[in-house]
Amino acid sequence: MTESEGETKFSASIAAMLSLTGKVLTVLGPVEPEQLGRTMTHEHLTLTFECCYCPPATGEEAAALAPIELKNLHWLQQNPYSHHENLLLCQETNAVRDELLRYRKAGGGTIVENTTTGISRDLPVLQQLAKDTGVHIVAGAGYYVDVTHSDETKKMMVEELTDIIINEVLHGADGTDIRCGVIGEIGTSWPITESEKKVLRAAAHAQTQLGCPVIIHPGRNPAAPGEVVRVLQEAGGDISKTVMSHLDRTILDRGELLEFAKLGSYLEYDLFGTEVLNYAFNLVVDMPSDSQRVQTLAFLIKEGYEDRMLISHDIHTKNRLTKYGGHGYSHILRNIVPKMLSRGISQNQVDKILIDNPKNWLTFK
Ligand SMILES: CC(=O)NCCS(=O)(=O)O
Repeated sequence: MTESEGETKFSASIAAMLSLTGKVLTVLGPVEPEQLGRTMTHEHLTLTFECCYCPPATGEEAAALAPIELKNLHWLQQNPYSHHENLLLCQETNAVRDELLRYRKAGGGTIVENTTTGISRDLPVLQQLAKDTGVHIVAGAGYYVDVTHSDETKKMMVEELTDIIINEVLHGADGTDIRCGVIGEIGTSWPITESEKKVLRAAAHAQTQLGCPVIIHPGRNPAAPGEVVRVLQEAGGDISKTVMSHLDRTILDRGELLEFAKLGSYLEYDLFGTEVLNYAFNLVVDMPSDSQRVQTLAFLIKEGYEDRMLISHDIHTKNRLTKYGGHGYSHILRNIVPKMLSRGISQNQVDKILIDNPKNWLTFK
């Protein structure tokens, strides 16, 4: 790049940054925060999740190869990561389009699509889905967990990673001009790897410059969310504008949950619809049911955290689509909201969790 090209790009970046203040950045461009409506803050509309394939238990090999059909659905729901085809949500664009139309009908307005580099983000598909359905879609910048980092990514300095993330937000990602409106989900394992720490620091530095929302996938250990916050804080990240995802499978003890909540991030319960006996990625965990998730939401509200809570389904396998007998992207709006109301959570509190908190998080400073 010549000096004058460099100066032009710098001026374009400053202009792009200024134009985002007070706005939410969707795959179709910036929108006013009031336009978002009810928002699922952690979903995937197209991804490949083969990085997390778990071989089936001995004796179950045939089920793992069987086609996805009615008689196999219960096995699939209990073993979603042991079936290669089930991990290819990227093959279901037509079904996802139908789902998004149903989501709108159910009162949904926006979806934050958390697919980052490593699990096959597909921005042109997201943009087309937004055009076809009228649902606002916010795409994610940055990198998923270490096992998906390329050798090139692992060799990068924090500054290079920061530049890439900033570019994905200000100018577009994956060789397109389609821009990402959040950083994340940034993937971390437990313990957090060196490469993941660099990405976390880069996310914090990018957030400092952009004033944008960040969302984290923590490792599967109760200490993981707190450790991520520590790394982000040391790098200057804004924890009040950061979401900690997957708390349903990560911090099950209420005392530990309150300790974590004091650190000030958004608290996300995003596995609504997932009811499994054995959680393949950490067999020590008893995955809560949806009823237990609602109980935890009521507990956090009682403890004063209604301004910090977010909910979603994190759909990332085929079996969770209605096409395959799953709950789909409208489960929270159709089923969980009535349950919340029946358990003493007020309509005003539901609206905070589904409308106000996502809007505040997603608005650029
Ligand atoms: C796509 C993704 O990372 N989903 C999270 C699955 S987990 O079981 O909660 O880790």
